[in-house]
Amino acid sequence: MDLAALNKVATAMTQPGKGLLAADESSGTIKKRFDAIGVESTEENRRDYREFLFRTEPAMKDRISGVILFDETIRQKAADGTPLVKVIEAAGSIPGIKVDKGAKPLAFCPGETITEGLDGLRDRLIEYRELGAKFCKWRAVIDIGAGIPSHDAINANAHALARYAALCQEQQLVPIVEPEVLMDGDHTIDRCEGVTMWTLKTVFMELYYAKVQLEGMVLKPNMVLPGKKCATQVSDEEIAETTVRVLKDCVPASVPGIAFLSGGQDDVEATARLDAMNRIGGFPWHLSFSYGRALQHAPQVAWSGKADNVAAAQAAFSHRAEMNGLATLGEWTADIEKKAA
Ligand SMILES: O=P(O)(O)OC[C@H]1O[C@](O)(COP(=O)(O)O)[C@@H](O)[C@@H]1O
Repeated sequence: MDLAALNKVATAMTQPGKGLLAADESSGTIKKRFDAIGVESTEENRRDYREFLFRTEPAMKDRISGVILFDETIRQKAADGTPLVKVIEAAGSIPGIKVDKGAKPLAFCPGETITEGLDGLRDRLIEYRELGAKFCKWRAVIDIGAGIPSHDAINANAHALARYAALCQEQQLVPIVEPEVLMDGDHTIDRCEGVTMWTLKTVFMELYYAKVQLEGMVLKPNMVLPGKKCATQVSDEEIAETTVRVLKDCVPASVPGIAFLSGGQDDVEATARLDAMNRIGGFPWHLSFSYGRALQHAPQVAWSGKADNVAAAQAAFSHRAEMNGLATLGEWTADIEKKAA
């Protein structure tokens, strides 16, 4: 393993001013997104949609450090025959790949899941590296509810994340380690804080046991939020302060960068909260984004499957990428948001 090379990629992925585009929706998830805009989820529609995102200027060049792809997409060619991986590289962005096989029910733990995909992973990583991937992603899902999460769910998922991350580094690929504590439910921000802390502490312990080199990875956590159905919602500043407190307590300084997932937050809220954290500043790691919905919701609605709408959809994507890019610098404001819209 060449740790300096892994560190270079991880640092580039989370460089100030830029962040990751999570375009790795699995077949079921992209169908849900397309259903919402009345578009049939065919291979061609998925290709056309992702191709116009990857060809969006200036967003890709200026604000998107890397793109997480799904297995289908890393093998696809643009309409003119250029591999989509090359389209991403031509924009100066880094291609990566989601390698987990999804969250499946965890035995004897009702309502909880374990992310699968470790069997045969080494061989798949070798193939993805040959297809051009420089980094990988694996998402573990932790739900909060009555009596959950359980010790078993957190431990099993943390262990799987560590085994995945070690295999990635062995194969000279940067692992994005994503333990997502969901924001569904009616729990308070305090409960999310406790569960996120428990999860992150367990994940970093397992990463240590698995000999994962923290300089060569990226963490993709949730922000610490009250559940969507919680009666007590809080300010963006409180979310930022709580999230920063948890990260400082749990994430070693040798991790080069942290790229948040959006998790179902409103687009502008996801930007405002990232900005609020970067305004606090003074961290050992760069705080960036790896958004799926918060970057793609606006372009999906603008596109709605019509070729005539592609320019408007690209403008919507550029806008969100620009706003989130500013948020990584603590330079976003509600005024800029409105003026630039
Ligand atoms: O389709 P899956 O595997 O459930 O993935 C869901 C999505 O969750 C993410 O990890 C985070 O996305 P969001 O920012 O929309 O929460 C994406 O990378 C991924 O596309």
